[in-house]
Amino acid sequence: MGAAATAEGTAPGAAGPGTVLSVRGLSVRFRLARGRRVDAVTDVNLDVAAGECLVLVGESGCGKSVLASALLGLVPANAETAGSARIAGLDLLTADERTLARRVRGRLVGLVPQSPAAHLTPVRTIRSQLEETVAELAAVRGRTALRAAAEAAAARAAFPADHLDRHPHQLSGGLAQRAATALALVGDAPLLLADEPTTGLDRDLVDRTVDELRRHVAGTGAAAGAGTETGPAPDSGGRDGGAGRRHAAARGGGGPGQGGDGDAAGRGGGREAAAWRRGPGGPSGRALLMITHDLAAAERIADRVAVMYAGRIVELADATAFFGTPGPRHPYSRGLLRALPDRDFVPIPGTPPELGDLPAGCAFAPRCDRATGLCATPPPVTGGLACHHPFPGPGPGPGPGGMATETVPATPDPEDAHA
Ligand SMILES: Nc1ncnc2c1ncn2[C@@H]1O[C@H](COP(=O)(O)OP(=O)(O)OP(=O)(O)O)[C@@H](O)[C@H]1O
Repeated sequence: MGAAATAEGTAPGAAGPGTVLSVRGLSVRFRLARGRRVDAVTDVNLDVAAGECLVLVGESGCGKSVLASALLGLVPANAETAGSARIAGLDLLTADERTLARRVRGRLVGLVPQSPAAHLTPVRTIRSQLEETVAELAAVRGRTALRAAAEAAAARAAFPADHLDRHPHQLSGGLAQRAATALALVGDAPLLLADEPTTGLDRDLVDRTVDELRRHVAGTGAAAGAGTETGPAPDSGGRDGGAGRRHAAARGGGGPGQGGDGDAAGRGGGREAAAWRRGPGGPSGRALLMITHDLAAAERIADRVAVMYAGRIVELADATAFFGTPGPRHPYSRGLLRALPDRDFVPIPGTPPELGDLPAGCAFAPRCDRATGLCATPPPVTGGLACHHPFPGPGPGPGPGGMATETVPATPDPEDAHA
């Protein structure tokens, strides 16, 4: 990773310079009737740096959305949280509702929602929703100024001005997504939190959506010509087999005069992050945490990948190493990639465990062909990897993805974290 990526293991500690979001020991547990509990998120540690896209992947029900809700202070009443999630000196987990409403949502964290059509108010035009948000978050006043600011906000997300007076139901899925992205960008929040932003979109639209998110983090702005829905985004490049498509858009290849170099950077594109982050628009200072179960979308956009299983981050790796060579190191991560249609198309055997009834040791062990008796004990976390029997790494060096190799013991029992 480039310098912007924050090396981190799982131990509590100070976040590095440039860190936008720093999560330490985050756990979320739901209390249910008759003393039952669901450990939805357990001991999550991650940092996201300015200019970085961290993608959180994992099967349905592993805790991804609960993690996102915790970062927005939107966990249900029966949830207990532990740990910290700091942004701009504020702990999102302990902030009161007034602070969350006034300082966090929209201003420090811009949410790109899972279902844009549902997120938008159905009975109001996109223009009126943008004007309201601009008035609220950017303190713009006056009819003419509001109109201009709303149009500028739409343009940032490549939402076409001639569709501003439409209602959400009159928009295609792609334009609804851009409208939602425009709203998320209004407050200039340092963190964009995208929770399954590509659910229900066809492949081409998935590619275009993640490319646009990438541009907003890279500071290269909206794609030129992306306001039309008539064809692929200028540099979406189609399906090129994977090796070069990640970061192609991020390097700013689509914008006028941006000198797009197609796939020249190839699989190593992530390591040239600093270059493409400094697009014509300059570094945005913004970070993206994207949650998805779509590994193809993750490959396209991620600088780093965090893999979640049964509420825990089991692997946190540089995306280039993860999707290329040497590949994922955790057997679960490897299984996720092998299950892709354009890879081996072999599903992981078995099903994930109930989060209300987790085993004492490695939660993946019952599905893992590398498991031994040792796996009945919780794996320690080393260099972002929680496994007793990981696949080999890139060889001598600082560990997977150049991350810190500090070893910390696994949390013995999440109960302790909630004391
Ligand atoms: N209010 C709640 N009470 C009890 N359990 C809950 C509550 N909300 C979520 N859960 C449980 O938390 C776990 C994690 O759910 P979450 O929605 O975060 O998964 P996910 O990884 O986002 O899945 P998906 O990709 O399907 O959205 C699930 O077992 C879910 O049933």
